[in-house]
Amino acid sequence: MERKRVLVSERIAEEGLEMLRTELDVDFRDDISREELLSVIDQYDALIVRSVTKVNEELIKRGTRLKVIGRAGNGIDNIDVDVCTRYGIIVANTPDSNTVSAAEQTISLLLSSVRNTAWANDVLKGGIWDRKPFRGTELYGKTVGIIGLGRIGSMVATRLKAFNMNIIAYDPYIADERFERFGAEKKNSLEELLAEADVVTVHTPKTKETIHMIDEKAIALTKKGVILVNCARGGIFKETAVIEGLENGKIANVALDVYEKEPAIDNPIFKYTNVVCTPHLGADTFEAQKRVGENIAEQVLLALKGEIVPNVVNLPAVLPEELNYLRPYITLAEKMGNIYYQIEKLPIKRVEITYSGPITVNETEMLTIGFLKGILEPVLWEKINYVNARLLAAERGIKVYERKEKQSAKPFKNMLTINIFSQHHEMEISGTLSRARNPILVDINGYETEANLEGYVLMLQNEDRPGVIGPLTTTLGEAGINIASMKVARQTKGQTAIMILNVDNNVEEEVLKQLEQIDGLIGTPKLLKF
Ligand SMILES: NC(=O)c1ccc[n+]([C@@H]2O[C@H](COP(=O)([O-])OP(=O)(O)OC[C@H]3O[C@@H](n4cnc5c(N)ncnc54)[C@H](O)[C@@H]3O)[C@@H](O)[C@H]2O)c1
Ligand SMILES: O=C(O)[C@H](O)COP(=O)(O)O
Repeated sequence: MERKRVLVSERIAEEGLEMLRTELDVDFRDDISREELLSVIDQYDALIVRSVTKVNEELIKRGTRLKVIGRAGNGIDNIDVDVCTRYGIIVANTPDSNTVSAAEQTISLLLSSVRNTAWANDVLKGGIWDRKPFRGTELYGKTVGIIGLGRIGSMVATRLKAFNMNIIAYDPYIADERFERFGAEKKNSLEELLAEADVVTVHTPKTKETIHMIDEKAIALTKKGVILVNCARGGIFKETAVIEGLENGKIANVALDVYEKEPAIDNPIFKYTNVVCTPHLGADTFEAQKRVGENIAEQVLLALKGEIVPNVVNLPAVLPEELNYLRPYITLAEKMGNIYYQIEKLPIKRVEITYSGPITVNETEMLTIGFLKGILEPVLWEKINYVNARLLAAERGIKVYERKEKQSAKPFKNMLTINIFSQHHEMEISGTLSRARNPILVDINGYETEANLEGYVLMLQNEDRPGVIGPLTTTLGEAGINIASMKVARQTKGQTAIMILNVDNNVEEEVLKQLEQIDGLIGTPKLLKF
């Protein structure tokens, strides 16, 4: 089979490239121009970027083969995630891989800033021994205002606590418990934080709300001699306002890793000796880049195999431990979805999914998405994935309803019961996990059964009387088909029963026709493949 192709348009660690090369054709092109990128993107199944490559609609439209965009890093403001979702393209990033490095860079910039380290270094190396201009400020006992107490903001908080700083934070989107956990005093407004902080450091994403969050108005509210740090995203600080604050003496020091325009070359802020600057190096440590490279390679490989990818940005957020627990249930939901169009050819109007048992305390949205992916797979094949499953189901007029019941009614701890409605017909299937955590079907249209949802599954209806099963097993045996397991189920003695068999081999059309001829079998046998 032809190997899939990935284009890596920015530098990632060699370890990551090596992992990709084990399964894919890899083009590492960190010198690629925008023009060339646009003209070759249709040859690739995956694209790996960092913060420079703009993944916008123009690029996505041309990337007709693209299945996944891997962001080797954290921030995704260079990627139009909504457009990717519309085109069914997975966007995955590595949010936890470089947070320590970014937090340490924040501390490094802050210390360098309050002690004039970078400026003193330049002067000394320029041949001048002078100590007077560089008298600094201690962090001890000062107040730091952290805006955004997420992954990096909270790491900055715990590290600055060790400097005996008083920590205050503003983040309207997190629970009070998080402020307590990181020893930060909660501020209910940005204004309050700005009025009290000696140091202001931002750790939010770049959003409509945070662009130019630190502007003239915000700076006017700060203490005279405030120190400002931005190791998050360019644009959160309005640079013209910061320059004004430097000029009029309101701001004592500024530390920047990120800029409104990157690469930043002739930025007017560079001329100030009390501004310390690095060229977006927050994530640039050997450790972080190794983690980022390996992590993104792993996710891109999973995405190209149609498997569950841990850090998909355009899917519900699930913690890694929770995802590990849910993964076999997502597979179960997906395989249950696979059943319908292998049996029926009637368009679906509505599905009702009931989750029962302790699983209901979890984020079940991923299971619903898995089910929809499974149901549409026989129809849409490679076009469907976890990202676009809900969208494509909605486009096909399938309405989805979900319900949670804390207690499972059946003798299974956790169970999924799914009712699928077409115009005049309903199918009900229930599934759970076996002791080995493999997906099993336990009920179909009210018949209690037990079938492993893997390999080949043969489904038949029969009259509940002697002399039917024998010819069936003989026919299969004569065709060289081994029966791995078999369950016969009935609702009323002597009426219609069903048989579900796990078989080790494919059952050819010819054999299915022979089975159809057996006296006592009803209708056409169905062979399901998982
Ligand atoms: N300099 C670098 O190289 C580098 C490296 C890694 C990450 N980053 C950037 O650092 C920033 C933080 O990353 P993270 O992993 O901690 O993100 P995160 O999502 O874990 O945390 C962000 C926090 O900001 C809060 N927030 C959002 N909008 C806010 C607002 N208007 N006001 C106050 N708080 C708000 C959120 O509630 C969240 O708690 C991002 O911008 C990321 O891109 C930069
Ligand atoms: O968001 C991030 O991960 C950092 O800003 C690092 O970006 P980079 O991968 O371009 O260094």
